[in-house]
Amino acid sequence: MRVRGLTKRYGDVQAVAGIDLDIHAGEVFAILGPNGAGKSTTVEILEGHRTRDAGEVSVLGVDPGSPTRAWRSRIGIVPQTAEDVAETTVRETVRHFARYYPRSKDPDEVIELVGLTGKANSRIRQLSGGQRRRVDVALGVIGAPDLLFLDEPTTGFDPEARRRFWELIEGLARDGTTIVLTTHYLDEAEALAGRVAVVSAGRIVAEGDPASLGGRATAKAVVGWSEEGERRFLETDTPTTTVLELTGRFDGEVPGLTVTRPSLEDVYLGLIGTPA
Ligand SMILES: Nc1ncnc2c1ncn2[C@@H]1O[C@H](COP(=O)(O)OP(=O)(O)OP(=O)(O)O)[C@@H](O)[C@H]1O
Repeated sequence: MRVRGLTKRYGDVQAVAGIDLDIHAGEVFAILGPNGAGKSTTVEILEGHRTRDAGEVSVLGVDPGSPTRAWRSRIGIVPQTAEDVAETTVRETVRHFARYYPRSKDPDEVIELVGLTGKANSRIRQLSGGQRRRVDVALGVIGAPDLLFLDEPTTGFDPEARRRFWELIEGLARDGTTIVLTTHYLDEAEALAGRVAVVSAGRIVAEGDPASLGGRATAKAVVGWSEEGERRFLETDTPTTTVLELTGRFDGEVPGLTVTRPSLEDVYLGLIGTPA
């Protein structure tokens, strides 16, 4: 996927102000950013669901401004708000959607993948919010897409469902599906994405792998330990040396030893200009 100089304005609001992106086949790529940053607008343009004002966009070799049926069948979408077919059951709904795709997955396997086997015969109307969201995910993957867009997929999930969802995404990525994810959960981006882009006011303000984004990997470390009944902390460029010194001083295990660097959240809040 290649994007150059993408812009989109709604009246007075410049929602996307010149975005360049390269997302490679088989990669899990996360787009982070505060509310209103332009993430959904960008993703909807890539999905062929929204027109752009300017810029070049190529997704699976096709301009999403002129989508073809064959191209659509290679793309899976989990939108931010999905219209659920409330009166049908989970199994009926997933089976129904499977018919739209030339090489769909087995509906019962997909229901199992999203952890809804026990609810397969329940009407979607009767499901909880998090369970409905899992139906949305099932409908996004039923067509065995080459490229999957997930817009805040785990909103409303309990922690266990999120972990299950992460495993599902990791499995799809292992099978070669390219995944573009927007999320407000930084731990989710860190767990899943090989690369992330931080969008603020319609522009990309940082891009890279989550472990080194914004100089994280080379930032000073904080070594913490317990001594004389209190916590001590030392900020240092050479934490290994500090730990070795402490090991000598304590003659073995250092009580309560911790070594930390800025979290992805610290770096993210710095990038979007919110005081941490
Ligand atoms: N259909 C629309 N008409 C007018 N303005 C819009 C429309 N869609 C989005 N906007 C505006 O464009 C800007 C970017 O919105 P967008 O939905 O792309 O942000 P986002 O990063 O996805 O936010 P969130 O995290 O809240 O989903 C916002 O200021 C929003 O109010």
